[in-house]
Amino acid sequence: MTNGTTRQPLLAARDLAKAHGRTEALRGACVELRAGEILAVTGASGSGKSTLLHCLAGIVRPDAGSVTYDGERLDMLPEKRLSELRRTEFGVIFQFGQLIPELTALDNVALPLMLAGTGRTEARAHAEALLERFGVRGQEELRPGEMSGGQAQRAALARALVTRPRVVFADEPTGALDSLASEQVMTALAHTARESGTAVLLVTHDAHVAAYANREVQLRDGAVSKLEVTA
Ligand SMILES: Nc1ncnc2c1ncn2[C@@H]1O[C@H](COP(=O)(O)OP(=O)(O)OP(=O)(O)O)[C@@H](O)[C@H]1O
Repeated sequence: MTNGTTRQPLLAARDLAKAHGRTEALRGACVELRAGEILAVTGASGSGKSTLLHCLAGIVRPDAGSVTYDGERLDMLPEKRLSELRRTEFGVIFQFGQLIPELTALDNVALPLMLAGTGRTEARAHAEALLERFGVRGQEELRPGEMSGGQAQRAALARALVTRPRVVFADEPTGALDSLASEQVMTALAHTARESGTAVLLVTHDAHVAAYANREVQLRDGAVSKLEVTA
């Protein structure tokens, strides 16, 4: 099924509940994400932001409630279809980029394309163009440990975007960066969302980062407490 209109949410969570042992991380959280928008999820530490992101990205299954992606009940999909979706339609970026330390920046970015069946030469050419666009020029052959935090995170962003996902899940993507590097990562992410219609779910506790979003929802004790338009 396709989602040709931006009126219908591309991704929607309804009444999500999720417990980790005795801790109720989500208690009735509802959220909607539309194509092309950046939605910031903010809230105090422990309010359930990462758990919400994990449920929406199909990384963990909620205990109750529903997650609908492009008309499909994501929370009810078999694991095989879920992992295919995560590989082809979703991109993820976390606080520490999770680049593979043994691979160069270029090979890290090319890898998702190669896993999706693109030939090595073509994948590397595509990866190189994206790295250049994100200002990681001349660093392509460095390994993550040889790069600055900001460069490595921009490479991680390139890796998350190289397959042209419809949704990017970004969990504190600038949490380990100084303000200049944060700005560079967020500018690249916002530019891509605008240009390619990629929807971005952005978990952050940083108001400067949340300001890049079109909308913001604030979580409190596992549910949405505040919804506001920021742009
Ligand atoms: N794997 C887990 N096992 C046990 N408890 C967990 C687990 N993951 C999260 N929690 C707990 O669930 C609650 C919500 O955690 P979550 O990470 O979703 O919140 P958060 O808003 O993202 O927090 P932070 O801003 O500190 O990252 C917290 O009380 C946390 O300690």
